[in-house]
Amino acid sequence: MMKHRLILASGSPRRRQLLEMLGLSFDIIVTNADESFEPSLPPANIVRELAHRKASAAVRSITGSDERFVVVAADTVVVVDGDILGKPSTEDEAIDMLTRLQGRHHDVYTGVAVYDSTTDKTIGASVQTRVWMHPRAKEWLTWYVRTGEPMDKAGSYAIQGQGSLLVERIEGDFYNVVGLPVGKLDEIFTELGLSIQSWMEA
Ligand SMILES: Cc1cn([C@H]2C[C@H](O)[C@@H](COP(=O)(O)OP(=O)(O)OP(=O)(O)O)O2)c(=O)[nH]c1=O
Repeated sequence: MMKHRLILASGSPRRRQLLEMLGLSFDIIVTNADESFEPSLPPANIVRELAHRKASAAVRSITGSDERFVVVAADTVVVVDGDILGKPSTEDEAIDMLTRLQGRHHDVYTGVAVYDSTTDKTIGASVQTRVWMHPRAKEWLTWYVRTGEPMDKAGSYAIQGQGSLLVERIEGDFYNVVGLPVGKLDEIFTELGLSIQSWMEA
């Protein structure tokens, strides 16, 4: 199977770390895709569309080179009572989000898009994981927000960090909550006729 360049279209250190965890060799392109969306659409469609936009923006920035490449992009949101929570803009907003999320369950949706320049084809998917959180007092949430960890995370927590202290249980893919459902990614590669193993370092 022909090996081409693998590109992660993401500025998220978590997504980079997940591809590193798999032992893949890849490059990073950080794009400036429009991340606005129509909040009345189903969240699964929103994250798929945003992942698609990030992948397309990366593809546009590479086009012109005659080298073959594959682009991976993703987008993560938290959904509670039908409201979509992205990354908080301020510490107060982070505290408000966590106040809503504590003591109950919510859903995390990650959309992923994979583009292959050989076929000029993109396949997208979205994955949902349900997360149940312990109840926590305002003081605890304020402490957590002050750690700084929530500020660049959808829903204002990191399941893979000190935010793990909030988590009672999950149903679904843990890696989807961190920002990239790697099992689904492997399936998409297969659907595109690609083998993810071909990017694994020997
Ligand atoms: C819920 C949750 C989200 N997150 C992160 C994953 C994503 O990086 C971020 C959601 O923001 P995104 O807009 O999906 O991604 P990003 O802006 O960080 O990076 P890029 O668009 O360049 O790919 O929240 C965690 O790290 N842990 C968690 O538990």
